[in-house]
Amino acid sequence: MTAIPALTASDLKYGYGREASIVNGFNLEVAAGEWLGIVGPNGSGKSTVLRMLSRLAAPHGGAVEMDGRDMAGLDGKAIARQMTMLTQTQEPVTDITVRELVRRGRNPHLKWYEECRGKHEDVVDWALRVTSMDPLQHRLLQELSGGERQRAWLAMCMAQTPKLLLLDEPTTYLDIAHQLELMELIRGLNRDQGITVVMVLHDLNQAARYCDRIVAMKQGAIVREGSPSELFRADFFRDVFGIEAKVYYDDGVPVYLPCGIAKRGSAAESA
Ligand SMILES: Nc1ncnc2c1ncn2[C@@H]1O[C@H](COP(=O)(O)OP(=O)(O)OP(=O)(O)O)[C@@H](O)[C@H]1O
Repeated sequence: MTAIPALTASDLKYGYGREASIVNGFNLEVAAGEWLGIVGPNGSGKSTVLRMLSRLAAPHGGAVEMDGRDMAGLDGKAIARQMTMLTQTQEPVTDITVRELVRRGRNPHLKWYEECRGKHEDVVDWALRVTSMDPLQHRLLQELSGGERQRAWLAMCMAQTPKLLLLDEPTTYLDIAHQLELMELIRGLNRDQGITVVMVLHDLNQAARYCDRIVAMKQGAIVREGSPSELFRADFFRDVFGIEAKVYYDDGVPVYLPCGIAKRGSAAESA
């Protein structure tokens, strides 16, 4: 029997205002336990797709299934018990403490009359600890740096104890040590707890190091797909990103070095 994918997107379509066709015919299957990276140039539709996968945006066409069930028919709390998404920019909540924010992650697991206590507080402690936010837990969000605030939101996502974690460029505001810490944390969750990860990333070397599979988007559709070593070839960088690049291997992991903008008339413009 074939395993049911954790997430399936079938023929997704989306547009904004007069731009009616930002995403047109997007298809994707994410296996349970997989770490999938979505890459692509600015404006290629990565965030729009991620918003549809998490039901933050309703597709204008097509469907998203979670564990084989159409997400359009599921209530928000049921989805939030299974899936969480860390977006690029968060809602402007500032006048609560980090701990209070992280407690919100338990809401999908609480009955309407229940308070966040006992085992739920244990999960809050765990989420603060694994994101290194415990020393800052009593600080107000407005007193944090951009990177610390990002980690506070990640701690809230962790407190949801999701099976599926969607992240939109989660390392953008983080210094390099915290970037690696976050990627290692997610690797631990992915490997030890089998959490499925879908992550939009601009850092292609990080994508190669951590993702099992990468899909590359251009103009609202997937144009390349494969393991990092299958994808990392000169023509991939030329066609998708319009750059010339050299690829090296470090411990079996491909690493690219950008060498310049691809010449006009090269494959970049025909892809
Ligand atoms: N709220 C909006 N209103 C109008 N157009 C939008 C809106 N949000 C995104 N777009 C447009 O939709 C297209 C896809 O945007 P999206 O944010 O999904 O791309 P992206 O691949 O995530 O980009 P980036 O790498 O820059 O974050 C872009 O052309 C963008 O200008």
